Amino acid sequence: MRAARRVVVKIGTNALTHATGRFNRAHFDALSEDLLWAAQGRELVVVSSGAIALGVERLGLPARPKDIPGKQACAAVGQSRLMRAYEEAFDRANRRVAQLLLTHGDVQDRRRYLNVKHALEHLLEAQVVPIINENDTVSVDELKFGDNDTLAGLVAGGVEADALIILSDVEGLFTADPRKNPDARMLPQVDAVTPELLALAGGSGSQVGTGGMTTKVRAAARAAESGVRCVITSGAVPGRLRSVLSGEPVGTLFESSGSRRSARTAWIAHALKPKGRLLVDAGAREAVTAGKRSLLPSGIRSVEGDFGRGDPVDLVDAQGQVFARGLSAYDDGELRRIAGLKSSDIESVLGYRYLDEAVHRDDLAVL
Ligand SMILES: Nc1ncnc2c1ncn2[C@@H]1O[C@H](COP(=O)(O)OP(=O)(O)O)[C@@H](O)[C@H]1O
Ligand SMILES: N[C@@H](CCC(=O)OP(=O)(O)O)C(=O)O
Repeated sequence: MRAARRVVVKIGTNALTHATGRFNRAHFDALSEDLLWAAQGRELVVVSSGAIALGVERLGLPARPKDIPGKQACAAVGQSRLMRAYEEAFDRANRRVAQLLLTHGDVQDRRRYLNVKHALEHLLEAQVVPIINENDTVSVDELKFGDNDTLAGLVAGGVEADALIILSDVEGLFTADPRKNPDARMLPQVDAVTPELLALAGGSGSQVGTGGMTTKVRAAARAAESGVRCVITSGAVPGRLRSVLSGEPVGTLFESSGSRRSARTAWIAHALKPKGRLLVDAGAREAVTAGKRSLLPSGIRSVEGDFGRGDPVDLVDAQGQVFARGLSAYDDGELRRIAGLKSSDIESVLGYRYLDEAVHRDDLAVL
């Protein structure tokens, strides 16, 4: 961690607010000091939550609204307050910040994804600290990341960061939710994210948080898979960020799992929401995973969903496990007609043939 030069820090609502949801100015000031320290000699990207909570407070509402327009309105009010706080804190140290508000649609489309990535690269080169949040005011269900842990994981993979640090109100990942179980122990390191580990991570125990530990562990796993080391620690305790970046053993560390995925493969694996599922036989699974080959129509048993050419689809094995994601070379109707057939039969069945493969190797990410 001491060697990390490009760092993404995700700040959860809980790290910015009192338990009541009110903005915690003292926490924020301490946290901004840590961020400014981290930004010296490093490229820093901040993914910050807090817009809805700050909007709730500014509008004098008794609680966080449950309905979407209510949340959208709070986010619109709170986001400018949030940015003002960052702007003022960084200004004092003569550092510049920039606001980026993203929706899932911005990363689902490869061209827009690259646009975002290029803008981020440019800002970092100009030594500006990008402060990113989901554009809650215009995001509705299918365009939503849903939580900033997921967004931060995608950003970290996208900018090929060295480290992702997730700051919450707990010291790390515990064996159970420490709010509910006083005997829970913190895990200092996670080498593999197994279903058992995911089962330890519960939802948000607070009134203001969104994803809880589940989304943090998933984001950490994705980041680790993309070659980014990740630490989950507390943003409520001053100095934790400095400790992590000084190489001290605080929080829960998720080791990166070896090689960095290519940027395109990481995008296919993590940035895309699948529009359909291809159920494949054991031979096809073997060819795609161990054989590192394309998926041919002959290995497809059935097709689910409504998707077009080039849309993301999940590859599912006979046990129902999703083991890969890729871009389909055919739409769902075409694939239904050629499923189980040899590639040499595609043309006689469809009357044309784009590719021999249903999902080409270059468009595949094994999960
Ligand atoms: N196994 C666990 N270890 C640690 N925290 C957990 C665990 N399971 C659930 N949690 C809850 O997750 C919360 C942090 O997530 P969340 O409320 O979404 O915060 P943030 O605003 O930082 O994203 C903790 O306050 C805790 O109550
Ligand atoms: N985008 C929302 C926060 C969403 C979110 O993931 O919140 P949190 O779990 O507190 O990180 C906001 O700014 O209020």
